[in-house]
Amino acid sequence: MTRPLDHPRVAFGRIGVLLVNLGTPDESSPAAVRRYLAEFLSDPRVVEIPKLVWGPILHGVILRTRPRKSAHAYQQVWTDEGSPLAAITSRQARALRERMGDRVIVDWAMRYGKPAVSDRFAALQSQGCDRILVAPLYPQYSAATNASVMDAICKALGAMRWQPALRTLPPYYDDRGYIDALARDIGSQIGGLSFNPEVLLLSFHGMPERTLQLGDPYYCHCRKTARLLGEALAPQFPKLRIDTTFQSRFGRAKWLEPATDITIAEEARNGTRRMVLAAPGFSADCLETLEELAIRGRETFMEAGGTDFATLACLNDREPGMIMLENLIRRELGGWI
Ligand SMILES: C=CC1=C(C)c2cc3[nH]c(cc4nc(cc5[nH]c(cc1n2)c(C)c5CCC(=O)O)C(CCC(=O)O)=C4C)c(C)c3C=C
Ligand SMILES: [Fe+2]
Ligand SMILES: [Fe+2]
Repeated sequence: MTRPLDHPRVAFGRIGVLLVNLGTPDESSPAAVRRYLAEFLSDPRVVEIPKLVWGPILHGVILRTRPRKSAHAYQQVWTDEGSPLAAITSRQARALRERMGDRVIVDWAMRYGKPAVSDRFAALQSQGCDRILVAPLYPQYSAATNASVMDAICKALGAMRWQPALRTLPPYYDDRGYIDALARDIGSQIGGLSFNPEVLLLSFHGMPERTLQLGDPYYCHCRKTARLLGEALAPQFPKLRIDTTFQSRFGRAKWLEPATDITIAEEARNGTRRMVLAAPGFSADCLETLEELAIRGRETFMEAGGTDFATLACLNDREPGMIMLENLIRRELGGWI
């Protein structure tokens, strides 16, 4: 009788969920910010300029000047747990783990910096996950964010013999659970303010306008989120004016408009005195919400004549956001659990 061949122990039969967000530096020093920016801005999904043209600009200009400026911004929002984006994403993963129980292994990763997508994806596989749901935490799809995450996953798959079955969380910009979570959370935060805002700006991260002509659905996703959210908030705040803007312009190309910073100044100059900002496209507070909106946005508004200003927190790991995330994840795991 021939004995079957043996092989090393291989774990299998588990289900994994990998939450992924953009990425952030390890430290707020100019050197660490430079490492992060070099990785981020070398991604052809993020800067769609031919490498021969972009390479000299990135290394000759951007990486010589921007790290110091950005490090200064990071230093203003840095916490005892490190970068807010990483700390909050880690807490979201922990909260989701508690909600999902033992049937799934929940982990988190950053597309740029650490923990790296390739490392955490491989770690799930080596713990026996032969079915993995990758969940980029971007409600609105863009090639710069969602497609870039999948590029990194595909690269990791390339190094695997026994590849796991793969699912990805679709963009959820118009999902009822997402809109309801935002409406409830924004509504209760506005209710807790010490002033009555005249206008609510919904600020989304910007993108080069050209990406819209190239077929990126990002702009339309943002507009639809804003419309649905406006409709959901209207019964509670019938007099509140709601406007949509795009922030964080980078480089010389034309970006999506209207720009958040310009709109903030114009509103104040045109007589608006009380303004509130929310950033529904960000799953977690980060440099873009805590520094660009909450600090610089306030300065812009006050200098232009405003009197009351607040930037609302993102959904982060609080109850409305976690209920939404658990429901999205459970739905996408249908048939697996
Ligand atoms: C070409 C430049 C950029 C594109 C395109 C872009 C798209 C994009 N970004 C986010 C989300 C985040 N971006 C964040 C920081 C950040 N973004 C850019 C540039 C582009 N983003 C830079 C250079 C930086 C770093 C900071 C700086 O130097 O200004 C962050 C915050 C990261 C953190 O550490 O807190 C997020 C989140 C989305 C959703 C998006 C496209 C839709
Ligand atoms: Fe960005
Ligand atoms: Fe459209």
